[in-house]
Amino acid sequence: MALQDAYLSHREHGIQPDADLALLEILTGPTPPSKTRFQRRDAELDPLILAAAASTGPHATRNHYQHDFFPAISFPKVEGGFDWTKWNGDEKQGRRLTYASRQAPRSQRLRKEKENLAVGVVSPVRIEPLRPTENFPSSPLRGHAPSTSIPVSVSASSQSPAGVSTSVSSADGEVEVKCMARTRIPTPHGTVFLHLYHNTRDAKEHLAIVVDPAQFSDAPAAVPIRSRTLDAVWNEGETDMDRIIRGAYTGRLSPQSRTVALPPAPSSVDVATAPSSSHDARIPPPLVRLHSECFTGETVGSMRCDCGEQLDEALRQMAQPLVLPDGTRMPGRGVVVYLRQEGRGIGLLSKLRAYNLQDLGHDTVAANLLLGHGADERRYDVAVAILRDLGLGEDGSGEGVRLLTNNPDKVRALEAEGLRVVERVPMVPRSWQKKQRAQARTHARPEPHIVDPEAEGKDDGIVERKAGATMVGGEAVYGEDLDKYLRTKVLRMGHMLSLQESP
Ligand SMILES: Nc1nc2c(ncn2[C@@H]2O[C@H](COP(=O)(O)OP(=O)(O)OP(=O)(O)O)[C@@H](O)[C@H]2O)c(=O)[nH]1
Repeated sequence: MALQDAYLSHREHGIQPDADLALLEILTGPTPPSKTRFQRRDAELDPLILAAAASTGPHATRNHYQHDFFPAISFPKVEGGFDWTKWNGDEKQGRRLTYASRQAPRSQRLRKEKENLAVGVVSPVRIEPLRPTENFPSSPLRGHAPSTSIPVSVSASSQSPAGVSTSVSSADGEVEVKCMARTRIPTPHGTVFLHLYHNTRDAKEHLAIVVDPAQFSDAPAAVPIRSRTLDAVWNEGETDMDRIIRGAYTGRLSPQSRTVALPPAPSSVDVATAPSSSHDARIPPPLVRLHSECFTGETVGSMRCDCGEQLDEALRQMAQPLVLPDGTRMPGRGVVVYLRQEGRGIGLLSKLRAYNLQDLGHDTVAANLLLGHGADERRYDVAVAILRDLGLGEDGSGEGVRLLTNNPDKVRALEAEGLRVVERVPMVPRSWQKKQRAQARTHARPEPHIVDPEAEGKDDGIVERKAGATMVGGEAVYGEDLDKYLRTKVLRMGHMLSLQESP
């Protein structure tokens, strides 16, 4: 609506926003139209900036936030801008106006800033989005303390400057990961093992949440999902307590634990290429989710997105017991790789600004573009290295993964890195699942994509779950903002999900 109002108001002043907005749509739409026709436009303008300015006024874009591109009637004479006093009111003349910035030339502004500084006046701070490399110039593995850096028990091909690591090569070079700690976390979905990783790509602490409760029991089990870099011997003098503290033990710790049961050490072999134990073909490959950090959705409980719900739903699905063809039940298993790429990689600061643009009527894709970012700036090479480290690459047990996602980029990214995706499991929003269940009950049709044998026969498999104290363990999320966000993912980002009517 805001955009339409802007159209009308600018058309009144002889400006042609339609052409620019049509171009914006073409530039940001999912697929370019086969026949592109642009309306004639007189002014030389960046359409993204024009669209941003048309709907938001000044301060809309990263690089132009101090400009005002619309000559305002209420300011008849403006320094550096169009001289309205010379306009004779002729519409035609008005139509040919260029969009002048009211910002003074840079040389003048710098001079002014110097003068201000000299008299102690502080200039407004210019805020640029931070890039990870600028934030943390040195990588944690490269500059790591030598206590864990003596390479023992691994071959040269898998050595990193910090000692043991698992590596993945990509277009931007090799990325190496090393699991620094693993610990047991009881959750509303049962016990998980949280793994913290360092890597050579960035200074973020990416995580793996491993669901594999069979590691605690004598139940029939698949190959345990364990980190090779964590389990490797890090240095000759390392003690049992060193291993206990970082989590390189098997079984469960107790106040009496002073020695550890060691995992079968990947000693004297290359940790990056050693096959794990052989895999039982009856057991389905683990469910894997590549989850990107979302402070607003996971911590604040934002209902603009379904990220918190997705994290919870992923853990819930992974924790569901597996039923083998012969009827044997075994504990569920899976891995959530929790990547610290907030806001689809643009960072929290830009995401918060993007939300303001979204409140002005832009969708999640356009808002990113208007801020000078890509629609999605994430990458998954660290995730692949982590999955390999957990033995889920083709060099591990060879079972591959079942990937829980609707995002085709994630499937492509894993496959491009050589990780076998044997199945894509859709991540259906809970409110949509509920609706599908209700429809299925009405039409008595099976729902093949719902991976929840426990829920069968129950009135509703979602709301009956026990609630947790945190966002994990919460119930289905639904709201107007979320509905718009989900639709944009399907319509603009190619997500593989059938659109639903609002519940
Ligand atoms: N820039 C931006 N990022 C958002 C917005 N809403 C959520 N996010 C981020 O999107 C990411 C969540 O996406 P994911 O759940 O990993 O995955 P996806 O690409 O949506 O695909 P699925 O695997 O199908 O869920 C997190 O980093 C969120 O912070 C938004 O409106 N703008």
